[in-house]
Amino acid sequence: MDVSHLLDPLNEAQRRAVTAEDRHVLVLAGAGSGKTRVLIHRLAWLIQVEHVSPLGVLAVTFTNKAAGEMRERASQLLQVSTRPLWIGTFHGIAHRLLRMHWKEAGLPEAFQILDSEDQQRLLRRIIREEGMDEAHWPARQAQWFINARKDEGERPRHIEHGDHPVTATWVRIYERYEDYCNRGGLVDFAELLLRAHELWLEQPAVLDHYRRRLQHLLIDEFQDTNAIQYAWLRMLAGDTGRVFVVGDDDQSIYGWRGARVENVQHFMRDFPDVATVRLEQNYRSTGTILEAANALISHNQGRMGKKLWTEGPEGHPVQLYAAYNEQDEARFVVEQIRQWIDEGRRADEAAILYRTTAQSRLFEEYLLRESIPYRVYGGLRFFERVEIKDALAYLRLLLNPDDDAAFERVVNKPTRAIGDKTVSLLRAQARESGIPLWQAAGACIDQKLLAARAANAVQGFIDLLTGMHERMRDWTLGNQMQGVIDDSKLASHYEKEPPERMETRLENLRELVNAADAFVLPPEDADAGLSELQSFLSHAALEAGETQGEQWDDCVQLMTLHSAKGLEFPLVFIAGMEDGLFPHQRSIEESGGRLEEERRLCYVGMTRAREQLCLSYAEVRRMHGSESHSRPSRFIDEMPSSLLREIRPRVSAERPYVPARPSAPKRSGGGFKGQEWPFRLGQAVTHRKFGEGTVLAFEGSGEHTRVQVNFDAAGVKWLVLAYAHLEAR
Ligand SMILES: Nc1ncnc2c1ncn2[C@@H]1O[C@H](COP(=O)(O)OP(=O)(O)OP(=O)(O)O)[C@@H](O)[C@H]1O
Ligand SMILES: [Mg+2]
Repeated sequence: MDVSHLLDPLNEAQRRAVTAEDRHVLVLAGAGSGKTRVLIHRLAWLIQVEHVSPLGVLAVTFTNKAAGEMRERASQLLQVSTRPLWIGTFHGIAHRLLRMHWKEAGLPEAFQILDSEDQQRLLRRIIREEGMDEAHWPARQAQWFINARKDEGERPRHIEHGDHPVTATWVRIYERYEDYCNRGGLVDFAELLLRAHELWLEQPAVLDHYRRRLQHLLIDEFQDTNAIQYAWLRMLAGDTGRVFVVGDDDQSIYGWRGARVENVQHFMRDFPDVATVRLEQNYRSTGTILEAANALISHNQGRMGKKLWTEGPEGHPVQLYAAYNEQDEARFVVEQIRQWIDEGRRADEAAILYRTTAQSRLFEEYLLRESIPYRVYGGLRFFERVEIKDALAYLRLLLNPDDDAAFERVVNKPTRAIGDKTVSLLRAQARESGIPLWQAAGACIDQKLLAARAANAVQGFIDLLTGMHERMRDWTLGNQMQGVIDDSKLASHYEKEPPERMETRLENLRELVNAADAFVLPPEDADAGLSELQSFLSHAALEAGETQGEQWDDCVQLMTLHSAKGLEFPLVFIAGMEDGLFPHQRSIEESGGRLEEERRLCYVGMTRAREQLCLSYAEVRRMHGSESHSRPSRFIDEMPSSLLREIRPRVSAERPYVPARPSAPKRSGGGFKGQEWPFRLGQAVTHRKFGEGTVLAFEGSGEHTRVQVNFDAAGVKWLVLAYAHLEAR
């Protein structure tokens, strides 16, 4: 049999990993050394050479996107259908298991996934019902507490609080929260994993079935598994399964979410006969980028120690841009991308990475202005938008009226005279009788607990949903979606909003109907016995569209550093390299290795770059409404300066003076509104003669202030501000 296509594209060490006969294999290697490639080739090797049935392999990736790519690569290598292969994220796989074994897992068949926002909402309600002060007991903290406990595999009864009043209180909230979820058939993200683990613990027959079937377990990004995932994996492997994991301790960036890099060491301890393979050749980045990244990460203590080298070219120095402010930074980055494209390169070869999602907005603005297509990963994702969640809540209620989170969301949306007071009454009833809100609503009406008007309104809501349910039962998913939007009058509800917002909301709702129309029940969901509607709702919650917006082919990629894991791009920008932003303020203040985790995050970001890496920071940044001065990130100092090339702002060598409130003459129209100085760097302006342009720099002060503007048609010009008669656009 010719296996050259499986082995030729690999180096010696990689081949050893792919063909290993040892029972378990750990590939511990740095960024860009081919771990993911090795994992995919191993998968193909097992099927083609060792004749393992595709049904017998489970591959775990970190994102749904990576899962899709892995499936595609595997089918290219294998030339056979990869449909029977289980490839997915831990959450995706747990979800699938629970759908197939809902009964054994103690769930109702129509259980729903509760996303993070709904979870918080539900917790807020519980905290209020307990009569606790939300200022002292924030729902976010409860959420954090509960999820962290679940990630450790702990139910309320497992938590020893030793009469510690704070912990005892959170445990009580956790208990109440569990009651609600159980009553309504709601499962949050952490619960998916915990239940899947409990399925193994409590249902030996089920476990046995999967142990026999899934003989080969392959896990990418192993350094970011948490305790419950590790325990789940260990049980599934049992005494006969074979486990192949790849990871890099230097890229462990989810410690804040419970990931445990120690799992790498535990793996060697807990699994017998582990062959460890180290890969040291990097195939991704230029010598310079690699050296800078290696230098940075060497500042961390207690690493497992790896050296990475490359045969590739040395490449360009790492660029470092000191921007005046965040506008200037965005302008610079987008300008560089413009140049890249003008040189004949593709837009999708460029990625802008940042620490916090809020940073994406400005880049989007400048990219829009330059008409460069882009795509944002993460951020406020399509399925997380208000209007989308509202419409989906109606669908969820059609599937399962006991879904309290959905009920709360839309019981008075659009407004139908069901006020807070009425809802409180329903809640009290629900709580007293231990029933979901939907049933409590019926009970309150029957027992005449509501005033006549309120009773009518609630009855109206019940009738609305019952009517929808009866009419739409056999409709296609697309029609159901449209029907729900029409019957609920959600669209007309949003029409009352300001025109701009209204347009986007209505467009999103149309997009949702399109998405429902185009939805095809994935074979694995069909196998698991899911209806189209169930499957659609689960996808909406689980994938929460890792991408946002249109599926453009060729567009600049915007994402947080966290979501860049595993990816690579020829041109990478890391923006906001400022102390306080990156490393994040919290990590500077807190102990416990948080700073090291930030450093690893920086290492992950840098090692995404293949040809060119560009770091930038702003001397002044406006965040959350106030301006702050910050010093460049300490991480920059940790890279050898010989590898960096500092780029000073192109337009003026000296530090520009930005007048806070100049004494320029008042002008009519546009002008200075109130006390606010309207012209900021990057500000779009119009000039009577030169037309439209963008402010690049200021110089001087008071009436001598000069401003540099890049006019679309007339090019770059210096103007005396007082006489320029610029209008803000
Ligand atoms: N033996 C090889 N020959 C040529 N190219 C290779 C080889 N091995 C890996 N590559 C290429 O190097 C790049 C990095 O590989 P891969 O993404 O598998 O690395 P990784 O170790 O998974 O990185 P990360 O730690 O960032 O996830 C990819 O473009 C891959 O195709
Ligand atoms: Mg990888």
